[in-house]
Amino acid sequence: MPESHQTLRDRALDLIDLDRYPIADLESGAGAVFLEQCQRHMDEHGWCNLADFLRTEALEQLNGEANELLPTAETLHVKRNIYQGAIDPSLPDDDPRRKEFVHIAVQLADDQIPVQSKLKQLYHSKILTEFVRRVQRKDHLYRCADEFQALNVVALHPESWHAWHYDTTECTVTLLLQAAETGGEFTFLPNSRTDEGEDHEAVDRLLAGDMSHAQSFSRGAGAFTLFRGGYSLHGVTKVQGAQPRISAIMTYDEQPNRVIEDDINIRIYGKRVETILASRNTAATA
Ligand SMILES: O=C(O)CCC(=O)C(=O)O
Ligand SMILES: [Fe+2]
Repeated sequence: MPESHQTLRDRALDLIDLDRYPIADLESGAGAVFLEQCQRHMDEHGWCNLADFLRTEALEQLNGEANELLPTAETLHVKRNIYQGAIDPSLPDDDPRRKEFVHIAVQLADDQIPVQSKLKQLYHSKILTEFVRRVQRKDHLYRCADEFQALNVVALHPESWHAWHYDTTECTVTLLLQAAETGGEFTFLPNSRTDEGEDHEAVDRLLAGDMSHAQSFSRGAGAFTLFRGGYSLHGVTKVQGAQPRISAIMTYDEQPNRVIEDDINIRIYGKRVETILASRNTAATA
């Protein structure tokens, strides 16, 4: 291969099990067949799960990075309703869809993950973004441009869950880096809302604790799961056992410069982000 190609090579490709998941060429041969399978699954079920997406050593490296960085992360007490704030004002006060849920997560925001990390190398891969775009059948799809939300690492310690919510960006990928010993199941209602409305019956059932109609499947470390997080109510059940469950959350949006409202970011990330934004606003008005 000429040297120019070597240097241009997308380094994330070294992390992915390309024999099993040939995402480097989606136009022909095995890649095209694979893409079609993913698209079909996404159309029929609203999600697409790729087990052992990373090569074994790569998964170890990424999980190693996450474990090294997590001691610098804050423990967030996130209190929010499922819409991350935006409640339909016509709902009665006691409606479950007004309810605020709290969960505790040790979480690294995008600005706390070094650019040179393999986690970011994977997320910043043009080829991977293109693969996600094609599976989600979008004309345009970009990595979220928000300085805090774009890529996150979320650790749920034993006894913690991740409260039910819709994401603020439409297309999300969750990559499990370290599975819980038991529990910690990613659970969701695929496409529970559209731009026109919401399946209130399904949503209320889940909010009342009935998971019998929700989607969940076994995911080992290395599982790469695509779904429409902005339109599919989701969360993670209580983690049990001795070790934390760690996942990388990669977010995408149809808008190239999508940033998230300050109040939503403050609600999620708390004081640290509030201070950053406040000092910036002070500097701007000084
Ligand atoms: O950890 C997961 O698998 C999902 C987390 C999630 O939904 C989020 O961070 O928005
Ligand atoms: Fe989410």
